Amino acid sequence: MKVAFTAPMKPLDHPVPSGDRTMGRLIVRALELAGHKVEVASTFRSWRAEGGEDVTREVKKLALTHAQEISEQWIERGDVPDVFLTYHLYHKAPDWIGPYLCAKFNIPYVVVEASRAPKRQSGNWALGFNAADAALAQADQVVALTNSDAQCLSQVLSKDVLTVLPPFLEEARFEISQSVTKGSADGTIRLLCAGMMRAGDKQFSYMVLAAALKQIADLPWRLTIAGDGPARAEIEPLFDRKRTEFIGLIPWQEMPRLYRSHEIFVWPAIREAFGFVFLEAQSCGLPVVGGRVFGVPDIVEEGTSGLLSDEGDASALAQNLMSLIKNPHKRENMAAAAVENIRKNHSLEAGARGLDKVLHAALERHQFKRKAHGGR
Ligand SMILES: CC(=O)N[C@H]1[C@@H](OP(=O)(O)OP(=O)(O)OC[C@H]2O[C@@H](n3ccc(=O)[nH]c3=O)[C@H](O)[C@@H]2O)O[C@H](CO)[C@@H](O)[C@@H]1O
Ligand SMILES: O=P([O-])([O-])O[C@@H]1[C@@H](O)[C@H](O)[C@@H](O)[C@H](O)[C@@H]1O
Repeated sequence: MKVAFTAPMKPLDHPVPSGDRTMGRLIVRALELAGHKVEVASTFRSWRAEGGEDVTREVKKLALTHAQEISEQWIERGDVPDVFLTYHLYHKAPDWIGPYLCAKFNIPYVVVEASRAPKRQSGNWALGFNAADAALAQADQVVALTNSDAQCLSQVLSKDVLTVLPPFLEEARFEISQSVTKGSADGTIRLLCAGMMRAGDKQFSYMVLAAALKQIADLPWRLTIAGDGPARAEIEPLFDRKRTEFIGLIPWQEMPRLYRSHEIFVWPAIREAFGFVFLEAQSCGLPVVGGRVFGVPDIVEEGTSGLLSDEGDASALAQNLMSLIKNPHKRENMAAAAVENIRKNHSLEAGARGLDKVLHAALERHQFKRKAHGGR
């Protein structure tokens, strides 16, 4: 099929790395692997940090003007895609372009990764929330990447429209390797964490991590922190500089090498949707220590490929780190299980199969709806 694609939260060519940029790119790769032809129909970004009626109305106006331009291009070239797919839809990043074009050209509409927080129904995000809901109502298929998202979405979507598809990655890029957990010559365990230094949830994760590490100061660890951002000046002083290395923003292509040169990946995951870094770390053969938050338990096999603790509980995070730092066998077993988890449950091939099914289901449902409305 010819698939028109857009990612209103963040276009795929955005310069700052993020989990949604990574996931968006992988969705395109998976669709191509399944034999579909993907065209980025729009790089329009509807995401705004702050809501409010005026802001949302303005974004909607810009989005619809842009949608009309795309429509004219499609008419002029005489070629209309078979399906429109929007990646990552929620109140801060609603989609007006997909729904407009799908209605105008009578093509199926698919949404991958939608989240829905009913508490945003009123207040500053109300217009964005309603626009996201309207898009969901029009969608022929919606994919949730986590069970937690699916649960919220099931309040407004029927079973035949909603699919849970575990997030996936391209193992070839991350070069699955079993040969980690060797430790450094002096027995120091190398911990890695990777998170952009944004104020809010990311900064809270850094605060919890720093508090946990203070509780295990007597153990032989060193920490590497990858990531950068506006909150760096507040984050750096939280950590013991003598045993922490801030390596700044690492280009995404270099992340595999970084994961593979460490023994344990740690991230408290405050309010993470699922944390793409947990997938990447596991695929590189690292056991992970993290927070039991939203979709994280979907992608980390708790007790098998990693250890999870309650959100924000620094002492429990410290205990989990301690048990892995002290126990090389446990690290080794979990490292092997991590690789296996990704191979079995989160491969690009599995993503390609899942998305292919979803596209066909969308087409079928759309045709059924057309017939039901007397069309052909
Ligand atoms: C707070 C929150 O809800 N975050 C979500 C957000 O991603 P968010 O960008 O916040 O976080 P993620 O951990 O998912 O992804 C970070 C990405 O940035 C890359 N990186 C990081 C540091 C660096 O120096 N260089 C670099 O390339 C990592 O390799 C990874 O690919 O959307 C993702 C997809 O829905 C979810 O998994 C996250 O849970
Ligand atoms: O926009 P924001 O408030 O920082 O947080 C967002 C969550 O509200 C949303 O549910 C999730 O899907 C996004 O990836 C992002 O994490």
